Amino acid sequence: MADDGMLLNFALGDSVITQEAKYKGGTWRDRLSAKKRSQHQPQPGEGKGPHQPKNPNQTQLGTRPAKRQRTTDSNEGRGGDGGHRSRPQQQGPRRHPGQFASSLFTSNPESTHVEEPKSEEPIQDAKPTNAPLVDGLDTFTNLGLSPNLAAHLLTKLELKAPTAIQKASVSQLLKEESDAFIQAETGSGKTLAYLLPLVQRIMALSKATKEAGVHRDSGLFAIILAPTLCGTVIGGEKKKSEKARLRKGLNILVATPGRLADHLDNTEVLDVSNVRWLVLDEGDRLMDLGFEEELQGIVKKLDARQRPSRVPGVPTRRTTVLCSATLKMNVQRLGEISLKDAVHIKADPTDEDGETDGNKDDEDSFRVPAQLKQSYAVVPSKLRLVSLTAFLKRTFIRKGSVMKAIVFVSCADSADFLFEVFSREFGKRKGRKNKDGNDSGDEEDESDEAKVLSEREKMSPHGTIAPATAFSNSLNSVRLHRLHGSLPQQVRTATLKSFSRSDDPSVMVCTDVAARGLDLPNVELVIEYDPAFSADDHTHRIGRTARLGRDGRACIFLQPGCEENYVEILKRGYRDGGKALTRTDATEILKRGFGVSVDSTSKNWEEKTTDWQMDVERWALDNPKYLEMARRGFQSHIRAYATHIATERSMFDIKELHLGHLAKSFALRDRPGKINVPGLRTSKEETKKDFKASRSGAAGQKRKAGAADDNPVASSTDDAARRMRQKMRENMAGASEFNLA
Ligand SMILES: Nc1ncnc2c1ncn2[C@@H]1O[C@H](COP(=O)(O)OP(=O)(O)OP(=O)(O)O)[C@@H](O)[C@H]1O
Repeated sequence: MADDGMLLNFALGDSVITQEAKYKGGTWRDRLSAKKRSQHQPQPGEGKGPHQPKNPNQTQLGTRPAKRQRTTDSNEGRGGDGGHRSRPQQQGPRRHPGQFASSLFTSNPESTHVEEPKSEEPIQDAKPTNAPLVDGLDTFTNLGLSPNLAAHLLTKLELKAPTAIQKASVSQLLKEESDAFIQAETGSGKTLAYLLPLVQRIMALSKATKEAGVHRDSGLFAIILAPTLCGTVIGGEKKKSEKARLRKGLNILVATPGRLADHLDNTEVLDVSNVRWLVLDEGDRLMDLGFEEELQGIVKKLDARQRPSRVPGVPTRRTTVLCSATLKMNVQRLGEISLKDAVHIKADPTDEDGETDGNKDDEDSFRVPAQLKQSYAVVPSKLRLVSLTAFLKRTFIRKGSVMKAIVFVSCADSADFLFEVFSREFGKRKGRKNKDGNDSGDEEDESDEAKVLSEREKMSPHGTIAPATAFSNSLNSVRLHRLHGSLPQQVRTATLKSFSRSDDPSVMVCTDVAARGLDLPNVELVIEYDPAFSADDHTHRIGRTARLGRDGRACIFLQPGCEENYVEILKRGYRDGGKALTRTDATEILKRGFGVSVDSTSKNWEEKTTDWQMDVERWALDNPKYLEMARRGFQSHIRAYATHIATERSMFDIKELHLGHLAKSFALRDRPGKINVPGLRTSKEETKKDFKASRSGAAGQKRKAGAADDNPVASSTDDAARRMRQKMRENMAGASEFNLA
């Protein structure tokens, strides 16, 4: 899905990677004129108008004072200017000629945003906005559900009272037959909001047909279309077995649009003449995944094939229900395609807190459960990896503090890389001296490694679950999971099941494959290590916590500079403009995570952080497999970064990234220019290509201002985003990947 950056194969502009191209070949005149041309090209950050501050996150090597080169032999881990104590010799690094380790704590950009002064008054905890209504007045039977169904909800699912959206939706859909658009925040029970009235209606048909009742072969009455399937219906199986099940007959069908469209065209036994309810679940997602055409076709076919039913009590017209947590343009478009004279069903705010704030028609607001506590961490790119580690160390410092946390990243390669980093053994290296100063020897190390690997294999035959060594301690051992769309479907299902059912504290590092529609118990913390590709995706990601009235926390990592403007988007989700939104920074996180450790207090937080970073860097250098993973993670991260939606790209501007610093957060010491990932053009080749292009441009080719090819990064980005959606669709559409049953 969104992660699968490996598909997004567009070139990164050279301006992003190299500061000064070295021109080789051609005559000296060619070289000189190319150099002059490049000197006259605007530098990143130029031409933005006088009021726009240059992003400090971007450093121009050309203007930076020359640094003394530090080799790993003598000064590894030492800050360039007044940095840190060098490591004791016995833990010293292996020689890697030409490798330089830069300090973590120098040349980091500062935050550009002045923090608003917080009000003196203590901020009250907000009342949950997606909880079941516990006033005793609102029961399922009071809403008109049959005692039978209400008893079933109570005894089988332990559901005592409806949520606000269920109250609004059940009362509306039971009494009227108009189309409806159900809009409610994440974790508010939207599924039952449409399912309960639908089931009750179909059960009522059973009473109407006294002699025989409704059987599976009485007809198909309802179709629920969802982007992914959480139940066992169609879309995840082989088409042949689906056809066999369709032949046996069914009353409610849950399907992905792609597969239903296919069956409507090719499966004769699929009779849709009795369909009287059509539900479009997760409408925004259906449209994001590009199902518009299929949905349009499905609606037309259902209209054309509808016939009067022989079953008494079946309504004459079809009711269509569209469901979404957000109301963005594409949802409105889906409404135009599928709904006629629809009522807009929203939770009544007075149900939750007895108060309205006079702003309830603002469609863009109130998308985040009010009790969800959000924070943002301003972390420069060099400190990202250590800050995430420190954050998780602190989170799991005590048993019972947090049970489950999800870490979202932008691409599968980053998820794989972090999984390996967090499950590795700290301080263990091939052929290195151990902590007592004795030579551990290669053989011993290898047998240790084999033991660890076999333990991991026992824990997870698929290699997606491992002990989280980086943030476990003697009092609290944490399990680590990884999940992304490049894993086979059965591996995803098994991993998710393990995370969902684990009684141990657990962390899942994943891509947006887990951002929507998943109802995972006890997720108390969501970390957006890489911000989501769109604000809507962000809403869904953080919606994995604070569900059904429960507490939850979410923290997003933002880099100093333009990314800090994202805070405005975070604020927009709240009724009160985000008064409770809190800010933290890398120093605070590192102090808390590395400074106060249950294991040792002998080193200060900067030294401990540096030790940890150096250890990861050496581990990557010592192991070609992990080095390759780090490089791939780095490359895919950059590609993914370029695919933020167009309206938010000014906050996630690839040209503002400092790639050298970013490399550090992937444990890489190489300059990005040296990173060669198979299948990608090297920067040298790119330089040549760009040089040729600029020569031919100089030879008279004129480009129109504003034409798409004037901005190769932008046009390739759109292309990449399109391909990414296509990949997501391939991954999601035909898969019952989250079938936890
Ligand atoms: N009235 C209720 N009382 C208690 N639990 C409920 C109630 N209604 C639904 N649930 C449970 O809440 C969980 C979340 O429901 P659901 O997945 O429908 O939420 P949602 O609004 O669709 O969330 P999202 O938008 O994130 O997909 C489910 O486990 C469901 O069983």
